[in-house]
Amino acid sequence: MELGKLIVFTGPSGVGKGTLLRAILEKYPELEISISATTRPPRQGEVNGKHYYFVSRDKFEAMAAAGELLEWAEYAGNYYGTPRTPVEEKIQLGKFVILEIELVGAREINKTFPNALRIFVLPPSLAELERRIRDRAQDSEDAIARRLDRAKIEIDAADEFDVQIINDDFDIALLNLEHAIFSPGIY
Ligand SMILES: Nc1ncnc2c1ncn2[C@@H]1O[C@H](COP(=O)(O)OP(=O)(O)OP(=O)(O)O)[C@@H](O)[C@H]1O
Ligand SMILES: Nc1nc2c(ncn2[C@@H]2O[C@H](COP(=O)(O)O)[C@@H](O)[C@H]2O)c(=O)[nH]1
Repeated sequence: MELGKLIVFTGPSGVGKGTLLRAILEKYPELEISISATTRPPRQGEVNGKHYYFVSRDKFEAMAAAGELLEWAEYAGNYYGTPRTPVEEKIQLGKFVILEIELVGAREINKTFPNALRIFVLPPSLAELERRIRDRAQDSEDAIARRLDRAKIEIDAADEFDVQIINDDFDIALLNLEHAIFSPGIY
């Protein structure tokens, strides 16, 4: 079915995935970022249908059971999943579609889209990752602890991905992301 390109964008919570994607979208507005469904409550400023589709657990489970999700996973106590139809339609139209998803979902996508470009974003250190999560001031102490535990497992899996980008200097990381998406041959 491949006409466009599916790009899986993974990395521990707080590493800067969302910030990098917002920046690359500004430069390349033709890129498509998939909007996930989640049972997590919205953070301050998050808008339903723009940042996520915020749904109940019952609704999420019904979507998964009906095969409406391309992949899904439980992460830090909430469900997250990629609505299937918009992604498949955009790929059919030749678009580049980016999924910002965690490790379990990324592995699931390997099975359905083996040709997807898989990018992993790394922090310069775990201490800096924790600083970024805390500075964001959006998560409870319990959520921060769960995210940091999960971060170690995810970082250990970075080599499974086609490209690894260290998000230390933001502009360099952005340049590397741009190269990975548009000049994949150089990696
Ligand atoms: N290169 C960088 N240097 C310093 N701070 C950064 C850098 N990149 C991003 N940040 C900051 O780190 C924080 C976390 O970034 P962001 O929310 O984009 O992470 P994320 O990976 O999308 O997290 P999540 O998966 O939890 O949504 C933000 O406050 C952001 O401004
Ligand atoms: N497997 C999936 N993971 C997803 C999806 N949408 C987001 N995510 C990942 O969840 C964590 C936590 O996100 P947060 O917004 O609560 O900080 C993060 O790693 C996201 O990349 C999805 O559809 N499927």
